[in-house]
Amino acid sequence: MHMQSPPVNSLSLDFLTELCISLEKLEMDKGCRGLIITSVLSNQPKVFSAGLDILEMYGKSPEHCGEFWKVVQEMWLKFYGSNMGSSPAGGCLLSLTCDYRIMADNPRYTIGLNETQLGIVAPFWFKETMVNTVGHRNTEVALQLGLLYKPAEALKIGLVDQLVPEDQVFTVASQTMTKWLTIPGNVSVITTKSTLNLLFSFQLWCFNLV
Ligand SMILES: CCC/C=C/C(=O)SCCNC(=O)CCNC(=O)[C@H](O)C(C)(C)COP(=O)([O-])OP(=O)([O-])OC[C@H]1O[C@@H](n2cnc3c(N)ncnc32)[C@H](O)[C@@H]1OP(=O)([O-])[O-]
Repeated sequence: MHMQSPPVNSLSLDFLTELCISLEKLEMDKGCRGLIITSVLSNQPKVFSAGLDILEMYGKSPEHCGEFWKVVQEMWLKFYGSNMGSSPAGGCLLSLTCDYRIMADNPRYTIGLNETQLGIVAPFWFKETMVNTVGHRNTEVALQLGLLYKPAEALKIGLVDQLVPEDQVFTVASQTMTKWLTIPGNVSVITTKSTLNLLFSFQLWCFNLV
């Protein structure tokens, strides 16, 4: 899936809605067993996603905000695989929801949950997804300081799984996907993935009841 929402693939309500509809269609497609998500911005190929569209969080009606947050949670529930350049905040969440993260090895790119740097709080499901990926202590430091990690640092704490030269990101992502798809039986993989996310999905469901 190619993301192309200039200038920086910020995650607006419209963009996220389209993303979730596309994912639902793929889920229903029995021929689809995996997804590589990447950015193909013509003017900005180096940005994976700038995160949530800040303009969606300011001066909007409560109804609009409700719709926006619902679709942000939908996005968390659905993802599978990724490759990327810069991924701050919601862009980092988008990649954290994937099973495997391949990042272009260029020190100009960064990834992380930098919400505190913006004076906002990363919602609990952002935080939990980070804890599940890099552990509690790394998350504690990263979220309080709103750290954005360069590729080598991100690899060191396990925020990304692999660094590759910029021009090889998609090739390596395709090779990795091919390897993952050699695991026999969709059902065992899907059930394992659901089990890993079970507690967290339940927490999110309870959160929405409150
Ligand atoms: C509370 C819940 C948790 C919150 C989660 C979040 O995700 S919060 C989000 C946290 N996200 C961040 O903190 C990301 C902040 N952004 C960045 O770090 C950088 O923009 C970059 C690294 C993504 C690209 O760097 P670069 O030098 O290649 O590009 P550039 O910097 O020149 O930007 C180009 C244009 O895009 C615009 N725009 C950018 N981001 C957003 C956005 N999120 N939204 C809307 N617009 C955005 C920017 O204003 C500019 O518009 P202009 O002036 O042309 O009309």
